[in-house]
Formats: sequence, C-alpha cells, structure tokens
Amino acid sequence: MFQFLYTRNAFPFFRQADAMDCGPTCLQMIAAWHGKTYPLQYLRNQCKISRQGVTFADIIAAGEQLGFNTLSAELPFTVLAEKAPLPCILHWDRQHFVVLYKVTRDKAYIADPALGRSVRYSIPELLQAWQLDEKQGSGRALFLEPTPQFFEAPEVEMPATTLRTFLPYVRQHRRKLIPVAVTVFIAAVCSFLTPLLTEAIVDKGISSKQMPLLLLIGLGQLTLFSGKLIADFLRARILLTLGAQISIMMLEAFLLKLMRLPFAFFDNRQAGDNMQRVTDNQRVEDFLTTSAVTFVMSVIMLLVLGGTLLYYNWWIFLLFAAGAGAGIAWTGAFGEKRGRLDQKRFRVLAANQDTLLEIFSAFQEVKLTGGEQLKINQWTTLQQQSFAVKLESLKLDQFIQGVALFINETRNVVITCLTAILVVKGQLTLGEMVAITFICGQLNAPVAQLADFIRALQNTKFSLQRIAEVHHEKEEDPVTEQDAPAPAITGDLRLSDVSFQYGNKYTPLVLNHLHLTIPAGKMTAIVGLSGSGKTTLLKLLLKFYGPSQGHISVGNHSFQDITAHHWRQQCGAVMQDGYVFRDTIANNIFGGATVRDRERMIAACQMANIHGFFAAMPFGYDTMIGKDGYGLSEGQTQRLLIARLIYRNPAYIFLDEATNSLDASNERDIINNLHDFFTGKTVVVVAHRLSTVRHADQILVMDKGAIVEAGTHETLITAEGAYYRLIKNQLELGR
Ligand SMILES: Nc1ncnc2c1ncn2[C@@H]1O[C@H](COP(=O)(O)OP(=O)(O)OP(=O)(O)O)[C@@H](O)[C@H]1O
Repeated sequence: MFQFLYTRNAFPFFRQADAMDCGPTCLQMIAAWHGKTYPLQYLRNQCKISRQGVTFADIIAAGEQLGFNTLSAELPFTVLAEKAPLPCILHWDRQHFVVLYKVTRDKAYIADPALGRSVRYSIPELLQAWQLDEKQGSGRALFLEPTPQFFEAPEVEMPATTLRTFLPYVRQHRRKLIPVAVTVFIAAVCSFLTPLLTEAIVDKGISSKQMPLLLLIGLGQLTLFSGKLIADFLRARILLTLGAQISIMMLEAFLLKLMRLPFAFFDNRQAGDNMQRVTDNQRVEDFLTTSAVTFVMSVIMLLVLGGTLLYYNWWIFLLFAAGAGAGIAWTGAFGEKRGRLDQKRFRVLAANQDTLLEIFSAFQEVKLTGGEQLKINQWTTLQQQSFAVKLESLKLDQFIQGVALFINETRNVVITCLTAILVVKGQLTLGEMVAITFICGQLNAPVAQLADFIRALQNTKFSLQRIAEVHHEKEEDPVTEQDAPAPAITGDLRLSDVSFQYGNKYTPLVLNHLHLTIPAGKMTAIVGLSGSGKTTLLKLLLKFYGPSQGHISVGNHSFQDITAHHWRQQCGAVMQDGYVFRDTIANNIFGGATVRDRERMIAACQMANIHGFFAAMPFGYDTMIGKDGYGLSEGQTQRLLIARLIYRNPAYIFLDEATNSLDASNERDIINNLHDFFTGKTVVVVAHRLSTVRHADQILVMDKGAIVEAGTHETLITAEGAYYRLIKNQLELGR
C-alpha cells in the first residue's frame, strides 16, 4: 500500500540491536514496507525470541499475529527471481535472516539487518549464501502478505526508557545537590579570578616592580587554587555518597522488577544477560551523578572562561568556539558505530559471565567428564572475542580522540600565533596574552569533558535500551493487584481442555487437551514416563505459565482472575531442582515467612526426619549451609525442602519427585509423618515410586502430554492398562 513511498534505495531499513535480533528486525522491515512501524522489542516478544534467536516458525507465528498471510517455501532461485512477490525473508548462511527486496538480471538487493540497507550481491554470491543444496540451487524463503487485519490493527507503542524515568531517584536526594552546587560555584569563581590575577602579575606586578604586590597576587593565586582544590575534593565525596545511595535504589527497583517477571522471561535469557544489565544500571547512575554534574560544571566553566575570553578578544573567542564545536561535533558523529560495538561488548561480557558461572557451579561435572580443557578453551575463545571487541573499541576511540586532539591542538596553535601577532601589533598587552593563553589552557579541560559527556551520554543511551527490555516486560500480575490482600482460596482444581507449548504455536504440544479435576482435600498422584509432561503440569498448576489453550480454575475462581502472587501464597511446593540458599538452616526453613517460630520450625524438621542431623550441627540451626556452607547430601536437601514446606503449612501442596533421593526407611517415616499433615490439604505428587503413589486418592497416568488413565491404585491394577505396565516396567515395585 505504501510501497510508492520508497524508492529503490530507500527500502525501509532497521539495524538489528543484538546478534540474535535478525529475524524480528527483518519482520520489522517487511511491516514498515507495508506501512506499519513496530518497535523491535514488541516484535522480539511476538517472535518469543530465545537465547538461540528465532526460527522461521517463530517469524511465521509473529507475522501471523501481526495480520500477515505467510508462506514459507523451499524454491529454486529462478522462481524466486522471476515469479515470487518481493520483498521476502531469506535464510542466510544457515544462521542469519535478511530481506530480499529486488532482483535484477545480475544483482540481488538485500536489506541485511547486520550490514545495511542496500547490500548488493551477484547472483552466484546470493546462491552461495542462500541455497540449501549446492546442486539444486534452491533455498528457503518466507513470504508475508498483509491481510485487512494487518492494516486495521492499532499502532503499537512501546514507551521508551529515558533518563527522565530515573530522575525521581535523584530528586529524592535534591538536598544533597545544594552543597554540590556550592562547590561548583566556588570552583567557577576561582577559575574566573585566576586569569585576572595572572594578567595583574604580568602587567601590574612586573611593570611596577613592586615585590609586595607580586607576593600578594601570588598569595591570591595560591588561595584560589586551594579553594578550587578543596571544592573539587568535597564535591567528589558528596557525589560518591549520593551515587551509592541512588545506585542502591535503582538496583533495588531493577531486582524487584526482575522478580515480578514471568518464568518465560528467564527461560529465554541467560543469567549473564541480567547480570550485565546490573552494570547498565550502574552506568546510568554514574551518568546521573558524576557525568551530569561534570557536564554542568563544564558548561559553567565554559560560560565563565568563555565570557572572560570574549572580554579580552572576541576574534580569539570565535576561533576557540569554532575549534571546540568542531571537536565536539566530531566526537558526537560516531554514536551509531559506538552503539553497535557496545552491544557486541555486552553480548561477549554476558557470555563470559555465563561461562564462568557454569564452570564454578558445574565444577564436579566438569571434572568427572574430563571437560576441564574444553571449558577453559570455551572461556579463552570468549576472551579472544572480548579482546577483539576491546581492540575494535580502542581503535575507534583512538581514531575519534586522535582527530579531536588534532583539532584542539591546531586551534591552540592558531590562537597562540594570533595572540602573538596582536601583541606585536600592540593590540594586546603581554599580560593579556598570558591571560588568554592561560584561559585557553583552562578551557581545554571543560571542552574535553563535554566530549566525554557526549560519549557517556551515548553509552548511557545504549544501557537504557537494554534496561528498557526489562522495564517494559509485562509483569506476572497487574501492578495494581500485586499488594492487594489475599484471602484464602479453597476448592477443587479443574483443567478444561488445557494444552500447553513452551514456544509458539508451531512448537510441540507438551500438554495435550487435558480435562481433569484435582479434588480439594485429597491426594492426587501423577505418574508417567520421563518427558510425558508431569513437571510442566505442576508448573501450570503453580501458575508459572499460563495455558496456551483451555482454562484452569480453583474453586469458583478462574486462574485468570487471581494473581500468581495470591495463588502462590496458598501453595507450597518441593520441585526437582529445589534450592538451598546460602544462609543458616533456620533461615532456609523459614524462607519468606514473616512469622519466625523456632518451635514450629523444629517440629517441621522432626516431621521431615532431619531434626537430629541439624541439631547435631556445630551451631545447630544457626549453621551456615548452601554454596559456601556446610554441604548437604541430596537426601538431606530433600528433607530440608520438605521441612520448609511443612513450616509454610499451605493449603495446596505440590511435590515433584520430592522423596526420590531418600532411602526406603527415611521415605517410609516421612510418608507416615506427612499422612497427618496432608489431611484436609490438596496434594499433588509427581513420583516414580510405588510406595509414594499407591495410597493416593486419585492416580493420573500421563503419556505424551495426555492423561491416558485415572483411578485408584486398585482399580488401575485391575484394569491392567498403562498404569499396570508402568508399574511393571518403571515404578519400583520392590518399595
Ligand atoms: N523450558 C522448556 N522449554 C522448552 N521445552 C521444555 C521446557 N521444559 C520442559 N520442556 C519439554 O517439555 C516436555 C515435558 O517435560 P517435563 O519436564 O514436563 O516432563 P516430565 O514428565 O516431568 O519428565 P521427568 O519425569 O523426566 O521429570 C519435555 O519434552 C521437555 O523437553
């Protein structure tokens, strides 16, 4: 519809922000070609971008969401060039996506989100990058045709995260800005007076040959220098305190935001990504405190010293202003290039963090599999990449700074020559020349600081973009309901026609049209082969994920109407990968509980059969455990997690292989103890052991995401169906 707006060279182009963004960026270009501009972040979400980027299926699913009819085809180049409607998305070098928007007799025009708007390839070059099979000369292409739904869809706006978002943090500390302003004022006055005294030394002191006057002026200069120094020192101290306070508040808000995001957000990101974003927050804080204050100071200095220079000679002032302006403009012109490098640097550093985290947390596995060298090699490869990015950044910075320095020096030399000429001509006194040279020397620092400020501003902009990715993620619960009072929820859990897939609609169904009721106050056991979807079902019941299709309810409440936070307050769970925090045993058992009752805690540990062990620890329940503390065996860890659950005393209990590491005697004791505790509670247990499931009020047998059988142990054994076979082959009959 709007194609006429674009000439051949003006195909709408967007550059990918991130190495994994090529797919969504191609979709962004195609949507823009048809007249609609979508924010990249929105398209990334629609594509459900993961750590590995996106697939054709992800782009198709997102395209259909936007209102495109999509057709993905493997076709020969001749068909692509002569018959296919362009633009289309091509799979490139088997690892990248590009948009092909024009083919002539011997050239193909590609908008490559990594390289640029109009990258021209010869046909053999295109074939080399595109075709799947060298002999066939064919490759994969995705065509997107807009439907009326595309044009009717409302505009999508993603609010930008700007510095303004963070100003409230600074405003809270505005009183501290007063002493900062005072120190800036003192420094400015000192800078203003110093050249005047210099001029006085030369013109008045030397010519009058009055030693006391010279001494007095010298003393004045020393006082001004000391005043400026003290003001600078004080300011640095105040800013450090201010920066630390603002940083803590910003990071606290960032962590709180992260905690409120849904599980899917963490599925798609590496830990290193979020850790790097903490650095981004610190960069913003540094900008708001140090860089912004330095900027204000530089501007004041420029005004004060520039005004003094203007007072001496306006020609020299103009010359200086032109030179300084040129240097600053030069530095500012490299924003986009520096942005791309910064994004590369972010990726490499995040990957570096992840590799190190993996090496340290999987140390045992690394050693057992003899993978030490492999892991070190992976790390060194990342170091090489990091070095390459650093070198590239250094080269660019040196180029920018080198030219800026050259401009500055040229300006200084020209000004020195000009002042000398003016002195020779008698239009300036020697004292004025010395004062002007002094002012120009003094001005160099604020001019350089302005250039630094521009660089800091660009860096902060890149950091803000990355922080925005977290800030604009939809939280699990609506913000207004997050702190609402949470009355108890009761009733059966019901699933009606529930299906679920982790990715988009083209990824396999992990849960397949489930209809089931989990009766309140009863115990339901779920059994099935590995990978049949048991844990996923628990995760849906815990509201970690919402169903892709169908409906879940508890009592009279639809799951959609209760917040995840509210629901999880009613629940307790021991998951397969339950975690022991780096803390005391007591704090590990209390968890997030507000009431910390030691007697109840000990009773919980007795029920979980672990009291004797904890009581015998060096500091009893105050012994540190977790990563840096006293090691626990798998079985002890599971008993601690069960004690945590008992202390929490929830109405709905979910156990995923919670006792599989226990020995038979421990398990029997715990199951006996839990029998009373479970009374009246709704319990869902995923287990492989017959001893755990046989007394359940209801047993559900899962296979390939579906419930294939349901009943009690006796009825299912009599039926001799899936449960019977599973027991024979899988469940440990002996226990
Ligand atoms: N985060 C995820 N992203 C994509 N697929 C996933 C994810 N988690 C699980 N799956 C897939 O979902 C399917 C069901 O996994 P699930 O963990 O629910 O099975 P399970 O029955 O609990 O298996 P097990 O008895 O081995 O614990 C598996 O094929 C698995 O690969």
